[in-house]
Amino acid sequence: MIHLHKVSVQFGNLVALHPTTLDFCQGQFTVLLGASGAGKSTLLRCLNLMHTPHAGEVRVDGHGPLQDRKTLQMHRRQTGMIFQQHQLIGRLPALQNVLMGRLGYHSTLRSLFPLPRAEQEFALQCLERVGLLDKALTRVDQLSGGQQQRVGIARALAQRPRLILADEPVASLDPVSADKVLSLLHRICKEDGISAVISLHQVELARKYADRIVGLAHGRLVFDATPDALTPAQAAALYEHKAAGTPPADVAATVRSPFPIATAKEAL
Ligand SMILES: Nc1ncnc2c1ncn2[C@@H]1O[C@H](COP(=O)(O)OP(=O)(O)OP(=O)(O)O)[C@@H](O)[C@H]1O
Repeated sequence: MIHLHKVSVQFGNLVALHPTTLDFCQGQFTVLLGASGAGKSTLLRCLNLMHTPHAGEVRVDGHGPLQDRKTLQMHRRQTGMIFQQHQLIGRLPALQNVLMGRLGYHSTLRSLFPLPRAEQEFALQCLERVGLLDKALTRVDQLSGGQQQRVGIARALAQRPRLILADEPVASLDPVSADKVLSLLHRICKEDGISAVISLHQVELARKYADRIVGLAHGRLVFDATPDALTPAQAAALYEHKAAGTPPADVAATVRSPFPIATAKEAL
């Protein structure tokens, strides 16, 4: 459903993402793994052009290349974002935060006024799906971290997304809450056929929930396969080489495009 073709990102002289070609298919739950600075957020943000690639093309089925403003707007409207720090408005109730997910469907002028009852009911349904209907009128700064992230998921769902991008969504949660939040996100994506691309640092959670793991090191794709193909040694190697330079050879050797639902190749 979304295709990166030789996409690269540079910040000044730093190449954060070397030319990368990757296809993400509808309904696939993909986890990005890699050490800090490996390029996970950069890759994630290319998928809705929050980072403008230095070179290459991002193409979305049904929209074509993300070139003009209108195409990008339509793609972003159907792309839910979930962030590590939730990015909610703390003084507003959960319901108001979830309604923010609907703003892309209304003109700026219309969104200055309360949204129609049907929109409010849909936002309540989204809260119900994440188990927080009873917290609809509670300020989000009075909710726990896990509950706040569930509001973040409900807000993403309110967009009726085809794609969810989540940047370390459980990094600030304890292990039990992290598992619960990721399990919820995984279940909803599978029920609704939503594609998800999620950056994580927890290899065990990636193994448990991912259909596909994409490993990055030093801005390069170094692993692309199903979780059962990731050996403990490969997983460890992804996190062993943090200093700038060439990617670790033992990990780089594992680049592959093994399964029909996804293709991946590093563009040389
Ligand atoms: N806006 C920016 N300006 C300059 N350099 C940046 C910017 N964003 C990222 N970088 C650099 O690009 C490289 C990749 O960063 P990125 O955030 O994609 O890594 P990451 O794998 O997501 O790391 P983490 O797990 O710590 O979030 C890093 O060296 C980072 O310092």
